[in-house]
Amino acid sequence: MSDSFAPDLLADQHIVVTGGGTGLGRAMALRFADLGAAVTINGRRPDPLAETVRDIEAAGGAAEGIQCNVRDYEAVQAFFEEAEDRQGPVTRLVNNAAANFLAPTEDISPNGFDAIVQTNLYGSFYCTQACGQRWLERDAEGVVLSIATTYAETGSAYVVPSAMSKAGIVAMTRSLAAEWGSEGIRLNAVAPGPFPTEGAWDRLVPDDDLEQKMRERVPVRRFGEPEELATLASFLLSDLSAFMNGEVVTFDGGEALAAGGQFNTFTRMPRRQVKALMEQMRPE
Ligand SMILES: CCCCCCCCCCC/C=C/C(=O)SCCNC(=O)CCNC(=O)[C@H](O)C(C)(C)COP(=O)(O)OP(=O)(O)OC[C@H]1O[C@@H](n2cnc3c(N)ncnc32)[C@H](O)[C@@H]1OP(=O)(O)O
Ligand SMILES: NC(=O)C1=CN([C@@H]2O[C@H](COP(=O)(O)OP(=O)(O)OC[C@H]3O[C@@H](n4cnc5c(N)ncnc54)[C@H](OP(=O)(O)O)[C@@H]3O)[C@@H](O)[C@H]2O)C=CC1
Repeated sequence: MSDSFAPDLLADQHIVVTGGGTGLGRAMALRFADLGAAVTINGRRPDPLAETVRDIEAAGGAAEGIQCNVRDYEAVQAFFEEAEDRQGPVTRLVNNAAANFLAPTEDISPNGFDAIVQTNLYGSFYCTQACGQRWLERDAEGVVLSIATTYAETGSAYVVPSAMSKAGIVAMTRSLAAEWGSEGIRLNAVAPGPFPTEGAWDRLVPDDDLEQKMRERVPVRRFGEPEELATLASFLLSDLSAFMNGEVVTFDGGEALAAGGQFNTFTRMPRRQVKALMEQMRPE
């Protein structure tokens, strides 16, 4: 994708992308490497990591993939040791790894709840703390970007553990923006709307009909493209956004806002029909 960033926008950065082997994490890792960063990605499965590293290297970038389950505190500690041994001090972190499934809340088992909350909330905390400890100790600046979701603000039916944990990530972002800002550490989040990745769609989109209805809910009438998110993330990790701290950037084609306005439903009718309806309501 062409954009107007300087080609060395992220040179001299070592960026960790959790869950960077697939979906949005992969798109971000590819773009960061293209903009000059050394990238380390993690995840539980080796194959997606190897494939993404191979693709980054084939494009001339620098990348390492290290297996890690972010639910496991000790594994996260070992991951950062290994990442820094391989590519030097980590300077940026993207908390992207996540777990989710659709389920009626009354049917979720303790293990199911843990699988989601430990991945999203605990995993993001473990990684953020590991980076913060290093940066504070070294008196180094740093940036954390966390991938939230629009329903972190509103809540959503049938994804309650995900909504709870993403809301916690937003709270962590805002809290640490205040606590660590004076030390040169910035934290922001992105709240994406729907982006058709295999990981999300396999678990969250029951059929084509619901997918089409979901598309119609988005004012711009399309889903996001992973490369668009990667562009925003590149800006947020770079010094171009140096004054931005504690923000949650909604990136959803207007979907969340449109869900809130009572009369937005008219936008799903032909405009001519809407105008006729409104015309007939005008006083004589
Ligand atoms: C209608 C159109 C909608 C359009 C969509 C728009 C998108 C909106 C925005 C969405 C915002 C957020 C999106 C995302 O986060 S997408 C990321 C999705 N990616 C992943 O989830 C990747 C990682 N996921 C996993 O690894 C697995 O899915 C899992 C979370 C299940 C964890 O796997 P693991 O192997 O660690 O664990 P188990 O398989 O052993 O399962 C653990 C317990 O969880 C229970 N479980 C699993 N699946 C379900 C289910 N579908 N319903 C209920 N319970 C489930 C499982 O039974 C285990 O519990 P028990 O041991 O008690 O049986
Ligand atoms: N796609 C969408 O519409 C939206 C996505 N998001 C967010 O975007 C991010 C990326 O999602 P997306 O790319 O769509 O989905 P993916 O399923 O492709 O990405 C999730 C990644 O996280 C990794 N992961 C899961 N559990 C763990 C774990 N315990 N330890 C380490 N890595 C783990 C997975 O790899 P592995 O299984 O190998 O561990 C996978 O690479 C997530 O934070 C998601 O909540 C937010 C809003 C909308």
